Amino acid sequence: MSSPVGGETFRFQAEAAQILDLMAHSLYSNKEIFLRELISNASDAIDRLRIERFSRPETVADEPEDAPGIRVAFDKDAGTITISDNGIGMSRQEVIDNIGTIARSGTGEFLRAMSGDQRADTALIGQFGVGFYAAFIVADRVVLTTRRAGLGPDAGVRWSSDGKGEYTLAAVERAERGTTIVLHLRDGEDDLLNEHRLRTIVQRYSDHISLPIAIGDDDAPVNRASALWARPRSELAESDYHEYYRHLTGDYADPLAYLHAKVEGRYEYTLLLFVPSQAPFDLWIPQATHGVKLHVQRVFILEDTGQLMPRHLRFVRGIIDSSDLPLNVSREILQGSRAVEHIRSSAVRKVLALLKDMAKDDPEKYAVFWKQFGAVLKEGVADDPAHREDLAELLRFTSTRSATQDADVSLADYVARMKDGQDKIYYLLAPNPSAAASSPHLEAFRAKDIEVLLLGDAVDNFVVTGLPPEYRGKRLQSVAQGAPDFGALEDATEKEAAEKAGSDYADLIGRLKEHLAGRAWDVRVTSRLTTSPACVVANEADTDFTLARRMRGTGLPNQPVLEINPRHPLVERLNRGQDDPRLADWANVLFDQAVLTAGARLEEPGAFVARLNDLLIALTGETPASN
Ligand SMILES: Nc1ncnc2c1ncn2[C@@H]1O[C@H](COP(=O)(O)OP(=O)(O)OP(=O)(O)O)[C@@H](O)[C@H]1O
Repeated sequence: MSSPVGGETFRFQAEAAQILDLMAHSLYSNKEIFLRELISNASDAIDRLRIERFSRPETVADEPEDAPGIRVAFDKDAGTITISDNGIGMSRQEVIDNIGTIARSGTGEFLRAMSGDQRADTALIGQFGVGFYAAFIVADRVVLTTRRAGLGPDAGVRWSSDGKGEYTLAAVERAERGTTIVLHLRDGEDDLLNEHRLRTIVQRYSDHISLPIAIGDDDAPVNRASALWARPRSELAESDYHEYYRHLTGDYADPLAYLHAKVEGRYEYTLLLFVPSQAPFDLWIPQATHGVKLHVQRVFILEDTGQLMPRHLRFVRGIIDSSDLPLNVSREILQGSRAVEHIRSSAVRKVLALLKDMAKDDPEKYAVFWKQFGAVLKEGVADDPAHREDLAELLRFTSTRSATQDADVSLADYVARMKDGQDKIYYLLAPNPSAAASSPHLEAFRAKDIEVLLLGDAVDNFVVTGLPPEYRGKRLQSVAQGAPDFGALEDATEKEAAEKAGSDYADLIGRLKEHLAGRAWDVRVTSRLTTSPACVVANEADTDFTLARRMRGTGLPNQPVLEINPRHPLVERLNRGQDDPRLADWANVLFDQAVLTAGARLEEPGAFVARLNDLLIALTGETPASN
């Protein structure tokens, strides 16, 4: 088949050597997984060839259109097992990059998980996708021969290694494209050289591979070779779905939930969608592909980049298989396709329904989901107005009633425990959860035992602006914007006191306004505060405080209003001594303090500190140092 034409020796990267060492020792008790890994690579290689035939047909035009397949052969006398595929193969450089290097993201995690106590945990080990290196669990020498589709027969490459730190590469002739891997089994592994044994292993680990896998000289596939999602649900157990999910994603944990639906009617398609239990590392990388693979009549076509699942559901993994699209469908065609539009909206509805059921039936599981993916789902409130009502039901917040920082309050929970006479849903946008919890804006709400939702996530601005203005007939109201309005929750005596304070403080307010001209848009007495002397809020017509900061990058809204607490001793004292020559300093210090307690930034922190120190020195009776 091939003949070596010289060779060159390379050293493995350090991490690769570590992995190899692990393969040979720790993974031994689960040795059968070597075949799963190699078959999975073969299947990926065949998929990639198929994609290339559509996407860059000119490069592979000369390749024969033979039926795709994977073969596992064995030779008792030589003590070898051979796995071959007629997939895309590799060029010399690809062999160096893919087989000689382990730079994949999962490697570090793998090594960490495999150290310490877990070293012996074979169940865990079996769940990792350890890839090509699994060959060294059972082999002490591995020879891989490959030729990239589209390159000539003289572009064959032979890689071989005993897994001890070095590998050699040689150029070889290879007429057919694809990859052949020969495993020279270690002593004592003869039990694997047995058709029945290999068949059992393939059926156990690779039944879901949708390509035929033959063993020995027999061409009949030993696996079912049918796509899992094409089988009836009644035939499938939860464990089948879980196993398939792990195969599909490389995740080592089970999914949180899945849905499998065959839809018939105007359009025919199958959905097999999973919600993972952990966020993938690339969840926040904007250009990362989404986790849904489009198939047409069970043939893998392409990875979704947003046509099938909207961005706010980008955590969903799985398969969409359509019977209506052409096999040579491209991304451009997808964009204008009615079938795709239909499938997308049905998939979105079904995923939201799945989440809704999870929230209802298994709140603990939903809490896990929310922790991992809540921030992503929130993006949908602004991005997908058509589903904002459904999304509103799925949102979770922390509130002034939360015992922990876990977001576990739904809008429905909030409304259900609103106080008699309360007609608004109060929320506070804050730069982060702890700034929210200590915000002076909450004082009166706390005193009156009115719950306030605390929105400390960067994406929360869009939630607030994207939600319908009312939820179940209750308006959403920021507690840091406009004059506080407690509606029926303010009793007559409080109202009277507020009016009296307004007139008692009218003069002081006039003076403060003068001193704060250009800084505060207005100054007024408030019933919002119980312990703080002052706070800043946004004027009713302006944008919310935190929202403004996030949008404009400034510390304050355009129309900041200083509210003062008439019951605070400092404010009372200023009211009594309005002729104090230091009133301007007091006014500015009050304002700056209010800015700080809101978690905002002072434009001139130096001026604040100087004023404060002058006031402190005046209190001690000393004279300020001149500068
Ligand atoms: N049979 C094959 N044909 C073509 N390329 C292959 C084949 N086997 C491996 N490769 C290449 O080598 C790379 C590394 O393979 P390896 O199995 O170590 O990791 P992986 O398949 O990327 O990830 P994992 O198996 O952990 O999910 C593959 O991504 C692929 O590019």
